[in-house]
Amino acid sequence: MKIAIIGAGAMGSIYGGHLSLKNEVYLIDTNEDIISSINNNGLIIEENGKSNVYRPKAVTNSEGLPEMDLVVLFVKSLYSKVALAGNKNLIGENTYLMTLQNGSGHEDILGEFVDDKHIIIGTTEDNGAVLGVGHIRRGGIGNTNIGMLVEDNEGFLLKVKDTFDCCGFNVKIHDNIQQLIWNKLFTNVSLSVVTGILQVKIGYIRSNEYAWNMTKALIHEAVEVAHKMGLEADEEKITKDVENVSIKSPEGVTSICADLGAGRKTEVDTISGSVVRAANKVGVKVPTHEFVVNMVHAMECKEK
Ligand SMILES: NC(=O)C1=CN([C@@H]2O[C@H](COP(=O)(O)OP(=O)(O)OC[C@H]3O[C@@H](n4cnc5c(N)ncnc54)[C@H](OP(=O)(O)O)[C@@H]3O)[C@@H](O)[C@H]2O)C=CC1
Ligand SMILES: CC(C)(CO)C(=O)C(=O)O
Repeated sequence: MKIAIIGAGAMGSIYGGHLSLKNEVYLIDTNEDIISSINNNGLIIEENGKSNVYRPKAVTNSEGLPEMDLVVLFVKSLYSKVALAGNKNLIGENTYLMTLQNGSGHEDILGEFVDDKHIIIGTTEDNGAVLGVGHIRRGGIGNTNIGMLVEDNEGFLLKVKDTFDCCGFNVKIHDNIQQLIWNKLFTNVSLSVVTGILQVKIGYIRSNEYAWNMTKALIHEAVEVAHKMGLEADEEKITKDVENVSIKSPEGVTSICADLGAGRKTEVDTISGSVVRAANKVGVKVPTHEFVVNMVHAMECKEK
């Protein structure tokens, strides 16, 4: 398959590196240092206690590249639109666009570039981190959950599954992919965003009664929205799951916490902001989520 991955950070490199074993893969990133390092030294991924080197083609822009079968978006979501607009020439009539970015509602931006029949949305349970330029750690490995907004008449999801599974992924195809997306969203819109605002590690959430109260209030509002959207959401179970994340990974740092700590912009608009937009559509009040969106943006703008 001819695949372009936009964003050669932690996740783009993990998917791009592995997929390059059996596919024609182009890794696209605006960071010239990353691209020249991958082209000169290969893409180095620490995984399973080993250091493996992959050799995808790496470019700073898509000029001169052919139309792709699949374009996977792995930039932080605040750059999605600009990244797709800058690489429009990769997208032809038959090109599918896929996002596994955290948060929800990404289909709105993908829909500006292809029709609903060519949009694949989902989540990944894999995770990773950038260790250096062109040097990535593949952390936990889990399922890659994918689905479409409409019937998959062309059977493309099965092709994606075959292509990805033989390169070291574990793809699951879902009829109700929004359910999977919201299952993951509950943690990010509660625990993750509170760790960001407080600038604390994941363990603090359960060990501090006030942080835990805020987290539960955010879960409660998000569950009300999910119910109105017709999704399943068992508040007690979700609260227990989030509690377990805090207890089992006390030293973990969420990406929203890391972004704010490093003075970077965050993905809050497609995380908490997506709950606010969904709430407005279904007529539920979510004042706590509105508050945290403003709080995170206010923190992004603080002078360093
Ligand atoms: N990391 C993880 O464990 C997980 C992340 N995700 C999701 O995956 C997505 C990517 O995350 P992650 O890999 O951590 O992010 P990274 O910041 O590591 O990687 C993103 C890369 O995209 C580059 N980039 C920014 N703008 C453009 C552009 N216009 N064109 C091309 N490249 C661009 C960035 O360059 P620069 O740094 O110079 O801006 C960076 O190299 C996010 O939506 C995240 O929520 C999902 C599950 C787990
Ligand atoms: C909660 C966590 C750490 C789970 O991987 C996450 O997705 C994040 O906020 O970065």
